[in-house]
Amino acid sequence: MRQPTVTMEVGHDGVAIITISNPPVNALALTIFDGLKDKYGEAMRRDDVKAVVLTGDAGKFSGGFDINVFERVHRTGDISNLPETSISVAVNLIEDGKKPTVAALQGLALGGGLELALASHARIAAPNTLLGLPELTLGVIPGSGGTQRLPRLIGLPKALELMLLPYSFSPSFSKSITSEEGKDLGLVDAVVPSDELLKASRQWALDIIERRKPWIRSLHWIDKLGSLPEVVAIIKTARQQAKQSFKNLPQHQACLDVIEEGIIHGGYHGILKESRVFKDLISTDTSKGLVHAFFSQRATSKVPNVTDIGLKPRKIMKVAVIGGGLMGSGIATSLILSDIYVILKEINSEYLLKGIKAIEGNVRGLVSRKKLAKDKAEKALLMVKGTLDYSDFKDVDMVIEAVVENIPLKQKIFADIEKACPPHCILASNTSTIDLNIIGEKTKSQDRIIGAHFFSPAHVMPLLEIVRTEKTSAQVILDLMTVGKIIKKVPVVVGNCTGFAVNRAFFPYSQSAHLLLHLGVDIFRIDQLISNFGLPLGPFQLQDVAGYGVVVATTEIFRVSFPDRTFQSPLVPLLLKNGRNGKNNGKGYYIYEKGSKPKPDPSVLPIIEESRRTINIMPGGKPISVTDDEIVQMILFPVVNEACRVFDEGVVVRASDLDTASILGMSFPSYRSVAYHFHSSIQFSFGLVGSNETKSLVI
Ligand SMILES: C[C@H](O)CC(=O)SCCNC(=O)CCNC(=O)[C@H](O)C(C)(C)COP(=O)(O)OP(=O)(O)OC[C@H]1O[C@@H](n2cnc3c(N)ncnc32)[C@H](O)[C@@H]1OP(=O)(O)O
Repeated sequence: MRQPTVTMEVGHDGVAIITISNPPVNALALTIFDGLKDKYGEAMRRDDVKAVVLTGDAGKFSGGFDINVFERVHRTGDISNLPETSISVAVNLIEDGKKPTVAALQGLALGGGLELALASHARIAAPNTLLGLPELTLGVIPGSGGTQRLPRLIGLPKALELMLLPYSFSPSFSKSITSEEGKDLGLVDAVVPSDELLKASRQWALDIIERRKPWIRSLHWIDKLGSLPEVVAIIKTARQQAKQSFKNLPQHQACLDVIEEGIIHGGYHGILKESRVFKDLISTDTSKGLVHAFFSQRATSKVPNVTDIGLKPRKIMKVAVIGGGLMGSGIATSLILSDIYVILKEINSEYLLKGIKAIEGNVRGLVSRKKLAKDKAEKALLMVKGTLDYSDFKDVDMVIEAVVENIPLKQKIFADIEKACPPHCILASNTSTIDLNIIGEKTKSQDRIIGAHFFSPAHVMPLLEIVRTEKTSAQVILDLMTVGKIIKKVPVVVGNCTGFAVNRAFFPYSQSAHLLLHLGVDIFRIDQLISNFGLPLGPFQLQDVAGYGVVVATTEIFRVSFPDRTFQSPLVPLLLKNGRNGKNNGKGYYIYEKGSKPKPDPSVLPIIEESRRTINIMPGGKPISVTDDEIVQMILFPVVNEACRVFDEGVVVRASDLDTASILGMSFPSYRSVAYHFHSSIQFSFGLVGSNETKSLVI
């Protein structure tokens, strides 16, 4: 592995090109800061150097501060692992340096990388360079002056948007901006073709020396900040919004405090406060959880005996999707949005039309929510073709079956597609519970059979659970992982068992909720507490959304597989008997009205009472008394226990894969992923984070 280096090359024009090199994203490792100090020292001393151009190697400026250092701080608890660089590098070396620096940006300039550029006296960028300050997604705030310089360069409202709004660790979902947008905002001084980047940057640096261009120290700039009353009002509104949107997270309010400090007392004061707050935040459980989530997600792309044996992914150009229902149409939408040609198969023209309309609805919905350009939407819709038979399957590279969870039906489909498709074709099922060996039982193609388990809505949810059997070939797994990445999902490879990883681990989620309910705990209290904890839907609202028919069917599947730990709640069958089917038919635990939050439906309470009477498990016929914390623990610890079993049985390659799958598939709050402790003596993270602990504990 190449060591992080900083090099310097001085041209005849007197411009020193200082280059950061630390593949793959030029992260700012500690030695990079040492290298910068060294090279800047030399550049400032040398008489033949008039100005500096700061850039990154191999087409990237920098992905920011080295997050491995955060991880080290979390592991050791030793905050001295964090160097002070905000004053010593960004202010002293660059901004207050006696020779001007121009940042030459390309590829990406994120976090601490962008902050070095903000401290420079001008920024020249190649087209489509990704710019952003994603530190809050790691539980901290920008720590090298970003909270102070960004508002001064682009104004407070846009700076707040860039710093505070969610950023997912995929460039396609990020709240980052491109260099072109940066130019419009005043963050970037010029966008030039990549092959002219260094030339244009050197010229800009010389122009600063010759006073043809301004020598701007952005920390001292106030033109774009607005008046104090305006600033105070903007920050007040941002505080309220952040309180609602990020209720359990400390870093958003902290970031606003730091920005406010700098605007009221001056940028340098702001920087000093920024440094202190950054160090406080890094020690929080929130930061530990978010950093863990970052590395966990990246680890999923390394699957032993699949990604490390020299295989190359095959090209998947055309995919057949069988079933145009909710899942099938969502899957087809994901594929066509990434330029993969789709054949959608249904059993009659009415269903087919419905499926195609659902795809159109998905795509147009993205346009109206401004997530997709109109021309791209129209282009995508040309990529799907409907069919009622298998004649179009002769040249498909993959089939994804997405029909109802019915074993004989799936077996028949797999026997049919084995005949209709070419021999290289991957045969995938979107089943969420059924054993893939059973699905493929009637074929001779077990090596090509694989689970492609999407989460609903499939064109939105980021997780793709890839289920392999003992017979699935490594090539087929690799191909599906690659397709997953192409369609902007995070593929997590798991083993074959009832419910696979996510549904299996979360099957106790509703079980324990029903148990508590029958012990006399109020259902809306349970949902509210779980929502306060950070999951978007409490166990009962989740059942409303899934529909009670699905709940009954899946509970039965789990009962058969895990009879020793299934609670037979009579409630859902009773609700169905009363003509209720959740959100679907407008008769759930909640009342759903357009434009307002779901409201508890009092008409469900008599049915709950009847269910309680049926099984009569309240001790002494009286509701149990439990605290809020106990309720949260009694819902989630059984999930942790099941996650332990999943890990024990080798369903996941590593414990952290379960964390990623739960965060992306169930929207488990990532900031809790190392903060959820079990019992004072046994420290549990949600999916055994960072430990080899494999005990299963049953409450
Ligand atoms: C003081 C400062 O204010 C504090 C900071 O700067 S905190 C850091 C802020 N920066 C970030 O949050 C950026 C985090 N990185 C990313 O979002 C994405 O990795 C990226 C957009 C840079 C690249 O994405 P992509 O091309 O999909 O590659 P991706 O697989 O994510 O990353 C490639 C490798 O670089 C590593 N990496 C990326 N950014 C890193 C960083 N800042 N530090 C250390 N490693 C990093 C990843 O862990 C991965 O390593 P692996 O190959 O061993 O798994």
